[in-house]
Amino acid sequence: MSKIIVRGGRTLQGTVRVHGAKNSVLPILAAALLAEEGSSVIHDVPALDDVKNILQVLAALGVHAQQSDGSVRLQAESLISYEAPYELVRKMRASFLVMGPLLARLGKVRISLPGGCAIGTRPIDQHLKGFEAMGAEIGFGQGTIEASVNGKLRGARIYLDIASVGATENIMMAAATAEGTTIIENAAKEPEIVDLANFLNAMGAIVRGAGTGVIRIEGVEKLRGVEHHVIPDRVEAGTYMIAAAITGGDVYVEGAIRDHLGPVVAKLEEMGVQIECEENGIRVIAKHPLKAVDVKTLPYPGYPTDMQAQMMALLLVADGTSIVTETVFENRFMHVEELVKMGAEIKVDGRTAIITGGAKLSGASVCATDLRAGAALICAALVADGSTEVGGIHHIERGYMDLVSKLAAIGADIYRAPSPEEVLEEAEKASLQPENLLQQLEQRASAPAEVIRSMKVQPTLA
Ligand SMILES: CC(=O)N[C@H]1[C@@H](OP(=O)(O)OP(=O)(O)OC[C@H]2O[C@@H](n3ccc(=O)[nH]c3=O)[C@H](O)[C@@H]2O)O[C@H](CO)[C@@H](O)[C@@H]1O
Ligand SMILES: C=C(OP(=O)(O)O)C(=O)O
Repeated sequence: MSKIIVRGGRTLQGTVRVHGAKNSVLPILAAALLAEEGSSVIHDVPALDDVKNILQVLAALGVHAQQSDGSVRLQAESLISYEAPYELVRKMRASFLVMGPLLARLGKVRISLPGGCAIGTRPIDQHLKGFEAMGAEIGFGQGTIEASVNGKLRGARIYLDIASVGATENIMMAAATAEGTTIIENAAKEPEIVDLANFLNAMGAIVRGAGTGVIRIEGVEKLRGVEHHVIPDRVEAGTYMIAAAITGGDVYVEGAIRDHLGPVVAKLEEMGVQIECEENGIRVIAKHPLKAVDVKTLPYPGYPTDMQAQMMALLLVADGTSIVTETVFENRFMHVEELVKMGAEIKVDGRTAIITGGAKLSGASVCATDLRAGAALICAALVADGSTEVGGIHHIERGYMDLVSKLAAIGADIYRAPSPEEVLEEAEKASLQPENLLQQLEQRASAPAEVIRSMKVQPTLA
């Protein structure tokens, strides 16, 4: 198993640059399915496993994609399938976002039920309610959903019981070329919704009100491919802000947008962290001790659930007791058990966690149970005594591009130790003996040899 190894105790200093937002690029790539003519060119596309995965889904549907240097050109003029393959959809929930565009383009779609994941059951009833209101007939097979519409989707007034990000996006995409007007009430207001609406509007759609609770979409005949730059990732930015604060560091997070990070900035300031917002980024300067604060996750513009685990890690070094309440997902405290292994004092009662700051953190062998849980473990490891080995890093690599090299560049003592399988695979690709590849990895400082060897690569190679 590959691992990230962190030796705690370094103060982070310098500049770290944020990539394009995972949660924007995934719906935008799905929306590229709607372009009946021309190519879409998407810029600032992060090299993430989730992006690779949605591009594979699009390829199976007949979209030609060419990637170069952080951009992707997509040609979706002739689709060849209405079926999103099970083995790809099951890997990533966001692949469900192709349902709206496929219904709009082909009037038909077959897709696996995305199922739950570590953070909660994550139903899709609000997506389906929207499609049904627009005239789609929905049937359930063995683990699959099949939907079709007689003719074109029709505009409708849709009230979401929950301001779901994914349902708002899926319905917006389906409505873009529907007959008549669609109104989404209690729509999600996240910046990623606005980014998607901007992309759709550039393609020729008429979407108004994105970023507010009511979105109005006038259906148009067809959409064309256009160029688009994805917004910076506010969760990645927030994670580096917390990494800086936890180490008592001074870090400029280039690309971070203050308006997208309001509640994170507010909570850091309440704790006593100095925040300087500049035109193209945010500087975080922290001097310990920090004050304990209470945090409650809410849909945007409330405090983001995707920043809850990292904030909990920061509260471990604050003076006093903090309370964190998770209201968006029912099971998003999986990181607690792992943080406790590192010496954290946290008690969970239902959707509330009580954190007693100031406990001494020590390096341990821990496992990322989901993406942001993994980020929280890395943050805690930065200040723990000794060495922490974080497993389950495929979760982290789903959402953080170059996390290890970015943190190393601002002073963290952090390495990615590849799994024996990865070493063998890479050696084969490069036509190298595994031993020589190990030497190269060491030279690249991706992991010191003792770390690689301690991971039992050696016996596998023998
Ligand atoms: C790819 C992407 O953008 N992922 C983000 C998106 O996920 P996602 O779009 O899946 O999250 P939603 O906003 O849909 O989910 C919010 C809540 O609504 C519930 N729900 C959702 C849909 C539905 O039909 N029925 C229902 O009950 C969910 O179980 C959850 O409790 O928003 C979440 C909430 O900010 C973030 O944590 C994820 O990082
Ligand atoms: C929960 C997240 O993502 P996803 O919806 O892709 O699982 C996240 O980004 O923290």
